[in-house]
Parts: sequence; C-alpha cells; structure tokens
Amino acid sequence: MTVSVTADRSGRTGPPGGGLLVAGTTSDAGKSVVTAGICRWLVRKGVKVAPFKAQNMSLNSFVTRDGAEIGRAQAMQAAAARVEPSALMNPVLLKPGSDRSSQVVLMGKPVGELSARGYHAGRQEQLFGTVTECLAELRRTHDAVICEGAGSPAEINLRRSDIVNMGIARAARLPVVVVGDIDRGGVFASFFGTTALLSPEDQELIAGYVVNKFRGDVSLLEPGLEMLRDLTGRRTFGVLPFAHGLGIDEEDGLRVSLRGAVRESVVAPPHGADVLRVAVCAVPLMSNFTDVDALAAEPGVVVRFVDRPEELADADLVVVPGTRGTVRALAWLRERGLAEALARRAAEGRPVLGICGGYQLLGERIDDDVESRAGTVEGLGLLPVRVRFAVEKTLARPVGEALGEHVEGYEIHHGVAEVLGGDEAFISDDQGHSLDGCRVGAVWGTHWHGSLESDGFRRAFLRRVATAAGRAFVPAPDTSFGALREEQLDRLGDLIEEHADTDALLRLIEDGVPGGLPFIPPGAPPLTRSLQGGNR
Ligand SMILES: NC(=O)CC[C@H](N)C(=O)O
Repeated sequence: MTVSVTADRSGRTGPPGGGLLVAGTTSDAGKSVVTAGICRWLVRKGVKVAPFKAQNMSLNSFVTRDGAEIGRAQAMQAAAARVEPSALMNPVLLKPGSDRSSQVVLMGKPVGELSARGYHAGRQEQLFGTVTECLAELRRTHDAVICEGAGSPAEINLRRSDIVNMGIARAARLPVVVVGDIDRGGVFASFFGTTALLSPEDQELIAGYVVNKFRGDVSLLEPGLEMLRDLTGRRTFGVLPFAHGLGIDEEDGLRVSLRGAVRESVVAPPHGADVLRVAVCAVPLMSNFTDVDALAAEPGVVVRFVDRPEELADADLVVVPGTRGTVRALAWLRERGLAEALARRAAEGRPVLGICGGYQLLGERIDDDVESRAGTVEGLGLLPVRVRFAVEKTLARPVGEALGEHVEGYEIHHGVAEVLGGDEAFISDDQGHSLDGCRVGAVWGTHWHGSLESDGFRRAFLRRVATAAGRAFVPAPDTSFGALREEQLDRLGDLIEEHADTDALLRLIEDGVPGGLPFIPPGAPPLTRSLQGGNR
C-alpha cells in the first residue's frame, strides 16, 4: 500500500534533523515519558523537535485536527514538543480487539482487522516504507525527531519483521538509548542482555542506557554503572529518580491492570465540605480511560476503577468508559451484576455517566454487524438511544455547549447513535440544536471523549452530580486541566535536564551514532526459517 506522506511545511530547510530512538528493556520501562521529557527539554532550548513512534499498540488514542487517529502517548509527546500532533508521528496504531487480533489504523484511518499471526507474517513489513517515509518527512521539517521504540528491541522472534525498534533505527541510522526500570530490578542484566541479544549491526547503534525510576542514593548505583561500562563499552546517559504522578497517557489499557487502582492527578483537600467518590467500571477493552484523569484533577474528587457491584454502593458518580468491545462490555456488566447495580442507581436518581462505548451500552438496542458481529443486542435501557455500528469510523474534534458551558471533545467510534427522547440533549451547538448524547434523570451519555477536560463544563457537571448525590461537594473555582498538563510536561523536561547528561544526549542527537561501539557476544541467534514470521 502506498500512503502519501505530507507534513506542515515549516519553512525549515537544510539537512534532515537529528534523531534518537528511545528503546526499553521491557514494556512500561518509561520510554513514553523519557521521550516526552527529551522533547520538552529540547523545545525549551529552542530546538524544533517532534516525537515519533512507528507503531503503537494501544486503546488510548487521540484525534488530530485533520481527523487522524494516533496514540495518546504521541499526542502527549507532541504537546511536550509544543507541536501540533499529526499522523506522521504515529503512522501505525494497533487497537486490540482480543488477545489475538487488532484493528490496524494506518496514517490515522482504520484499514482492517488483522490477527497477530497475519500481521507478523508479512503485513507489518509492507508498512515499513510508510513508516520510514513518515520519519524522513518529520526529519526534513524538524531539527530533531525523538523516536520511541516498543516493548524490547531484543524480541528475537520478531526481529525480522520489526518496524518500530531496531528495524527503523537501522533504516534511519538512529542512535539508540535503552531505558531500564530499576524499580522492577534486574536492570544490569537487562541492559547487558538486551545489548548482547542483538546482531552486530544492531549493536552498533546502541549508544547507551538510561536508568529510570531510581530511589535512593545514586552513589551506591555508580559502581554498577562503571562495571556496565567496562562490560559493554557503553555509558549511562542518566539516572532518573522515581517520580510520582507522572504516568500520563499510558499506552496500554489491556496490559495494565487497573482493578482497584486509584487515579491520582492532584492530591489536595476538597474545596467544599464533602469529597466526591467516582467509580469507573473497568470494562473489557477499556478505551481512553484517560477521560477520567480530568475528574481526578479536581481537589476532593476520588477516582477509582471497580469491577464489583458492591463497589458502586458508596460511589457518588459511576462512569462507564469507552470500550473497543461495546457488546462484550455489556455482557461483562451483566455477568458481574454491575448491570443490575447500574439500573438500580438510575432508578434511584443517582448519577451515571456513559462515555462512547459506555454510552452506547446504556441505550435500548445495539445493531452490531461490525465490531462484535453479534447482530441485534439489547442494551441496558437506561437511555432512549439506539446504536447501529457502521463500517466507517467517526473520527472528529467537535465543539459545543453543555450545562451552559463551552465543551470540546474528540470522537472515535463506529457506532452511530439515534437519540429517541430523554429529558434533554447533553451537548448542543450555539443555537441550542442537539449535537450529541442525552440525559434521563441523573444518567448522562455522550460519544465525546475528553469533554471533562473543558474546565467550566467539568465544574458544572460535578456540581450537578453533587446535587443529585446529596453531597456538599464544591469544585474548586480555578482548576485548569490544561495548566496541570503543562506542569506535568515541564516536570518531565526537568527530570531530563536535572538527571541526564544533556550535553552528551545533545551530541548523540546531533551527530548520530558514535563510532567504535564494541560488539558484545553472543549477538542475535541467526534468523532461521522457524523464526521467520510466516513459518511458525
Ligand atoms: N471509543 C469507544 O468507546 C468506541 C465505542 C465503540 N467500540 C465504537 O466503536 O463505536
């Protein structure tokens, strides 16, 4: 497939910008935040920088202004770099629909559903041209591009078809730093092993390491870093301390178990007399659970993920978030007794908010020949809404008004809702015409993600929730979600500036791969036929 690759012309001319690939010893080592931190540090220095991740697997996605779907992590990194997010920054997004298959989103648009086996058996390699072109285009228009790898670069079973780690690094001759999570332990073995399991050609690009999530006394670590240098001929570029509250826009709602997790954006006493408890149903294939981060940013709002009906008892608001499996989530809610608990709440006038897939399943009926192919399924019947799934995906960045306040959101869904009544529309245009969603009693639903990030709207909504729940909760008058986000990104930039050798990193980004990096035996095992994707 050929995809045309164009970026905003920034007027930058001259040779392609510098680059770096941030790989990790494991998933969740902190690649995303290190990439964001480097972007923020560079842009503060006046460097025109962009993030890039060839391929992301995530159910947390975002929509660019021109309607392309990309990973939220890349959108967050674009914010760190103070550039507009674009499909070039994440040309391939895989959205799991089960353990074995994913929707493939290419240059922001879905192009089909593929099994993992099919993907590794050839499809991924076909995308290689597109991802290298995207990176080249970003490098033409930026001084530097900070790329993020995926998982570990030493997945020896997948190396042949890799387009996101050493595959792209080799094609673009990018220096690579490997991030390791010392909080999990085993960081020296991981750095050494990750390097020693790469082919000599791949090892040539591994410039060194970054230790992440370190607690304690660095002087105790330093002898180890010296030994690592003697063993590998490679330096450590930084030791980043464990920092709380920086897990912004995590990639993967599938892998991370959120059960019982408390979502903390700010820790501050409530503004009014009461706190407000929010329970978020941790439905299967939860998508954009980041929607509730804006609630957690309000002092006095406690947000936690739940999966048992008894956990709804003390909740002032229950959120049913988005999901890539609306029909599957519906069945899960029924199986666990949560459906019944939600119906009881609704009857008692206690607040419920459904977002996207969570909104769809609150309706009366779902016709789905696309996502679950389950045909016609009865919804929970709490909202007078009928949903029909379309092959075409709605990808949009709408604006409107709700509860008398300006609201902005983004839409990512196949289901199309028809609202057949209700007490009122939820979101309207400035003429008062309904745009999206509806309310019945204290049950609200909307297809819009991100609406709670609109500060005025969030406060108005929380006041309504508090009244319906009978809580003396008062939202603080001045919480700015955007400002909190900016502060977090600045903290990531500070982390790099204060705890990494920024001169050395800058040289790496500008000058490229350093010469003379030694080979660490044994190197990668040969790619035998049995290791090739298509022949397993
Ligand atoms: N983002 C979502 O929650 C998507 C909802 C649903 N799976 C759809 O595609 O319509």
